[in-house]
Order: sequence, then C-alpha cells, then structure tokens
Amino acid sequence: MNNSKTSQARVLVMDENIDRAAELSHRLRFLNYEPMVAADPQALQDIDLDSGIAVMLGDTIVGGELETAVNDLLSTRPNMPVLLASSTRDSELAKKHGWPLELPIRRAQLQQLLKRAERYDGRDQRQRLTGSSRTIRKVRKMIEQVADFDTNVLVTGESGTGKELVARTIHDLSERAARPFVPINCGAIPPDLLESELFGHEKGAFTGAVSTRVGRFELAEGGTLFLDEIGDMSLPMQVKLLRVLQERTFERVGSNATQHCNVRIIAATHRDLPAMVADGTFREDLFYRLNVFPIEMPPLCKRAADLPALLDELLTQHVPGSDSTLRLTPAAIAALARYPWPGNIRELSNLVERLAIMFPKGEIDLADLPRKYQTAETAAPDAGHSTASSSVASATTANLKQYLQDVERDLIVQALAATDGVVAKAARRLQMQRTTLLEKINKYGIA
Ligand SMILES: Nc1ncnc2c1ncn2[C@@H]1O[C@H](COP(=O)(O)OP(=O)(O)OP(=O)(O)O)[C@@H](O)[C@H]1O
Repeated sequence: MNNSKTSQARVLVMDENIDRAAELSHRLRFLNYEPMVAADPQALQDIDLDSGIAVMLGDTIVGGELETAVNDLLSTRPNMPVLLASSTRDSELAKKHGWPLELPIRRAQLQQLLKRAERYDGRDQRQRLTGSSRTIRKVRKMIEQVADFDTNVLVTGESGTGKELVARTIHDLSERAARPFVPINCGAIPPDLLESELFGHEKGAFTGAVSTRVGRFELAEGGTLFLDEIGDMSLPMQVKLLRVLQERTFERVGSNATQHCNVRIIAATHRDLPAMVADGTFREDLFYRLNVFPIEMPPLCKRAADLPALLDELLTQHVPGSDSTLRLTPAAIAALARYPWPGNIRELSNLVERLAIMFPKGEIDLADLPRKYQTAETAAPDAGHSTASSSVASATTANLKQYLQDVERDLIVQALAATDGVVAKAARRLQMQRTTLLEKINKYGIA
C-alpha cells in the first residue's frame, strides 16, 4: 500500500547500473516518490532539478564522471540530502554529504532514510556535525540509530566538544523535528529556581512569583528537552526529575493540577556520573533512566583528522560572504593540530572568529596565530589547565607522528579536491614540490 503523502517528492537516482536503477525506481514509485534516473552526467544535466530532491547513488559511482557531476550539482545545492550506497563511504562526497544506505537496499531502511531526507531538505547545514574521523563517524551512526526512537539519551564528553549539537541533531532527525527543542543548563540556574524553570509556577507560588509561568517541560511538549550539565543538578531536584521520567507527569510549583507530558529527554554532562553515583552525589536510579543510550563525544585532540574540515566549517560560519578567500596555511594548520585544545571546538570556534576579524581576507600563517597556538609545547602551561590538560598534552605528544600524518593527508585530499585533482595546482597551493606531493599521494594511498 502506498503511504499517505499527497505530493510526490522527487528522488534523483544516479546509478550506472541500469537494472538496479530501474528496480529502485520501481520501489520508489511504490513508496509514492517520483524517481528520476541519471546513469551518466549528460542525463543528469537533462533533469529538472528545481524542486527539493533526495539523491541516491549506486556503489560504482564514486571516482567516475558522475561523481564530478554530482559535486557540481551539490556546490549549488549544499542542502540537498544524499543517500549513498555503503561502499562509497570513504569518498570526499560521502564525507561531506552522504547518509549511508546499505546494499542490497532494504525497504525499511530506504523508507526511513527518505522520510528523514524529506524532513532534512533545506535545513541549515551549518549545524551539522562536521568531521569524518572514525570516532565522529561512529557518533553520527549512533545519532542516526537512536533518532527515531523516543529513548532517553545521555551525551557525555568534555566541555565544548559538541554535546548540545549532538542533542540538536538527534532532535532534527527525529519525528519530533517540527516540535520545539528546548535546552536548559541545569548548572547555570540556582537550585531553588530550577524546579520552577523546569515545571513552571502559579502566580503567588513563592515570593517573586508575580505571574503564572510556563516551565520548560510544557514548552517542550511534543518535542525534546535538553538537560545540559545534568551532573550539576541537586539531589532533591534529581528526585523530582526521576518522577517525571517514570510517570510522565508533573505539577507546576504552587499547583495541585497534574499535567501529562510527552517530551523526549536528552541529557548531557562533562562529569563522571558513575563516579558521582559511587560517592552518592548522583542518584543511581536516575542515572540508569538517563543512560539508556549513551553517546560519548571525543575531545578535539582525539579527532586530529577533523581539524581541517572543522576549520573550513568555522571559517564559513564566521566569515561573512561565502566568497571569502580567507584560509590558513599548512604551517598554521599543522601548529593548530599540535595544540591540545583544552576548550575543544568552542575554543577553536573562538579562535577562528578572532582570526576572521583580524584577517578578513588572504592567508593566515603560523606567525599570525596567537602565540600559545604557535607551538604545542608552550600551549599546555599557558592554557591554565591542570592535570587533565597535561595528560591530554602528553597523549598528544605520544601520538604526534600519527596526528600530523592524519592532518597532512587531509590537507592533501582537500587541496586535490579544490583543484579538481590537478596535482601541480594542488602542490602550489600546499607550497610543496610536485614530486614531493606525488610521493605523499602514493604514501597515503590517495586515489
Ligand atoms: N562538529 C562540529 N562542527 C561544527 N561546529 C561544532 C561542532 N561541534 C561543536 N561545534 C561548535 O562548538 C561550540 C560548542 O559546542 P556545544 O555547545 O555543542 O558543546 P558542549 O559540549 O555542549 O559544551 P558545554 O559542555 O560547554 O555545554 C558550538 O559553537 C558549536 O556550534
């Protein structure tokens, strides 16, 4: 039976395998989508691409002419969702745009991804979790796995690693996307005010309650409530929260009227909750309620391979006008890759914002960076962090060779992508000899 959609969304099917494309088109029609098949770049040009389209690729496409055509297409339509067959995941295309689609295609997965792609189309991609390192790919996969369930999620990780972004992405990909995403920082609100913030209050419920106020649970009705810094919540408040999670009901402060709520909970903390449970400062029952699906965000120093992509992303965010020529030299990027980043992506974002003000155009070289970023060795003490950051720094030093190789490989891939694979141009961009670049391309097995 067809689904109940009234207007048909277009799905561009790109596959050099004609039989498979035909079979997929048949399935798409059955699911009430309008398939348009392109088996080569010429066919792609003949297709009317005005309406929102989800793009799907067969596994033979990457590296071929179609990939170039698709890249051209996506350069003018950065919000277009792309469903990619599994064996293409390592390509630049997959890293930038793709949502993995397993082959052979199963109807349930296809339907789920198409629904998600329809919801996603047109959304601001700046909020996407940038990066293609192994850890971040794993996080992305977990987000996709859990998004469609109402399961409670606990996101852990150091401050500034992107925990809130993870929560928003889960919400955006979920069936609740059209309803509110309501964040609250439990650590920033005085304990005696947190209850009324969460549940609201009636007029006159306490001194200062001059009018009735709706709480965050009510504001988030039908959507997602993001409880940031949950580890900072007082024990009495933990008891109250536990009750809402168990019974899905609450009362405004000063009211006897019980209200039902339909809210998905995502909590986050930089604290070690199991240790807090052990020393009695966090309730074990609440911990288990929240920790149904844990996601751990890696610190930036463990995601060296993502640094160039994050810099690109943050430059786009902080530099007004997408045609800016501002970029960092390889030497500057290499220095940033050595830095331990105790403040994680937030610190990186602040730095990029500052650089974008100081150098609105052109190249930012090593000497242009604030001093503490120029060499990792001087960075750790300057950063004012104690044991945690020194251990991060020593771990970084131990992996320095691998770390720098990851960054070098990424820079080469980016330079090649930016110069359409012309090695001589890429070499100029990277300020290295063409022969050296060829050696490195060989060494890293870059296709
Ligand atoms: N993968 C990413 N790509 C681009 N920007 C990111 C990414 N992750 C985080 N950011 C940016 O870094 C900043 C910090 O992220 P976020 O607030 O989600 O971190 P957090 O872990 O929730 O921090 P805290 O624990 O301090 O609340 C934000 O400006 C966010 O947009």
